[in-house]
Amino acid sequence: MEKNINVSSEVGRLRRLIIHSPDEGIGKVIPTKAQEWLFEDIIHLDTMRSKEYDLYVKLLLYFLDYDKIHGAITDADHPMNSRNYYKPDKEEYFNSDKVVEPQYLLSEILEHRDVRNRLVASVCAYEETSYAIQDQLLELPSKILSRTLISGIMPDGTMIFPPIPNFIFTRDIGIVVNDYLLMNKPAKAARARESIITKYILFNHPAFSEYKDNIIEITETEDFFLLDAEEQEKSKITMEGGDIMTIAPNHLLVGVSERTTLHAASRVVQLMHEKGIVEKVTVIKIPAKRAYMHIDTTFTQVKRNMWVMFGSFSREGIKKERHGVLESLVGDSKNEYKLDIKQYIKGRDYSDPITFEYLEDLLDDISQNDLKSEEPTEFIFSGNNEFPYGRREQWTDSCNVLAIKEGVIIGYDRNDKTTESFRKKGIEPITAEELLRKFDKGELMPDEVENTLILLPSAELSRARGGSHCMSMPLLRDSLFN
Ligand SMILES: NC(=[NH2+])NCCC[C@H](N)C(=O)O
Repeated sequence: MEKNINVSSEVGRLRRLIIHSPDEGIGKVIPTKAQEWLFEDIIHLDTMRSKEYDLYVKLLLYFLDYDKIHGAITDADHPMNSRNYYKPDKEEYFNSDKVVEPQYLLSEILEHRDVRNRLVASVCAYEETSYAIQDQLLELPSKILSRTLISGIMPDGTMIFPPIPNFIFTRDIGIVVNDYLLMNKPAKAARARESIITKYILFNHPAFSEYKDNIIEITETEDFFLLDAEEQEKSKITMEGGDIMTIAPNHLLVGVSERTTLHAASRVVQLMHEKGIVEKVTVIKIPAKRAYMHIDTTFTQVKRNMWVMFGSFSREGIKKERHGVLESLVGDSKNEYKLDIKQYIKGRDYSDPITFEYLEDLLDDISQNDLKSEEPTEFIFSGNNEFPYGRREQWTDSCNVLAIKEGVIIGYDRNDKTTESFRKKGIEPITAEELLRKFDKGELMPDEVENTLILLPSAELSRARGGSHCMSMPLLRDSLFN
């Protein structure tokens, strides 16, 4: 039987994924709420959609669902058609089962009375909505209700609860590990409703029905409830998908970061082993800082033997920090860039994990041993490691790329120094507009694209503090070992 959920690497040919197009809630963010809602700024919604995100959707459709999009663009983008092709509540919506939109899946499950009642009650309880509003919501048509539950905005324009502007970062709501679905437990209140909605979709939509027993929810244990508030703060479990990478069929990476706690990581290690999902789990501790909230903001994979990473976390970067007398007096343990990397193998004593001194050592081991690369491992550094571009470009997601297949990746157009480094390693940049033009004209077929960095316009998108890796939750990738 054909599988519809399976991910066993970061770079195998992408076949299905979940993405969410920026909804009207994003256009309601105001400056005083931006930080709490995890945006660095307010954005211009029309630009973000029609000049940036829609291009991402078109690229994905071309690569994953060619017949849906080929020949459809002129109509889809005609100003008279109000972008309805991209809107899940409209007749003209592209409705692909390869490029999947949670708002659409949600509208489908809301057709069932029982699911509708339970979900509306859960959301209203969480958002402390009045009973009267709850009743009004229950009467809305499913497509409208779905839109409202996500955006927080009623059809008459009233805001009934806050938006969830980060829902575009579908990576964070959960991760597919082989044929299991690991649900997140968000660290930030601003992302809680995303998680409630996702849970209902995964447990109730027929697309996931065969995988119901494979959904893993991580919850607190009973001891936790009796801890005092301070202890609870220290030992709570939060985990977001940007910190989890299914890097090889038998190997999972787990970041410990601003968003994913040590307690969460240790539970993931145990669960993976108990359920026999993967044998190797590597935990990578990065500094708990806003600038690198998840590990996927500091490195992602380009192909079997190629990675893009934040230079400050590299061997060179760390050695540079060590040079002075002051640094030597302070010592490595105080060097915030010195990552702590521990690998746990099923059956091996947990008190004796394998350690890696530098991130490159781990990534090289993955390329050579897990993924059987026949070529040396290569690294591309954010901003070409030039001062101060490494940090500038990491902030605008130079290290956060989505691989369509080995060597073909989508990144942002604004990270010029990183782009230049890609070019030097044989990954040629092309703008999304230009590539789409070639696809539209039939000058190039998506499957013919090799060794390419596709540059997505990003003036607005990058203000939301996430890149294409964050904006994707892969459901199905081809295996790298066929
Ligand atoms: N996987 C990621 N790196 N996601 C980025 C999420 C960005 C989002 N604004 C947040 O702070 O939550």
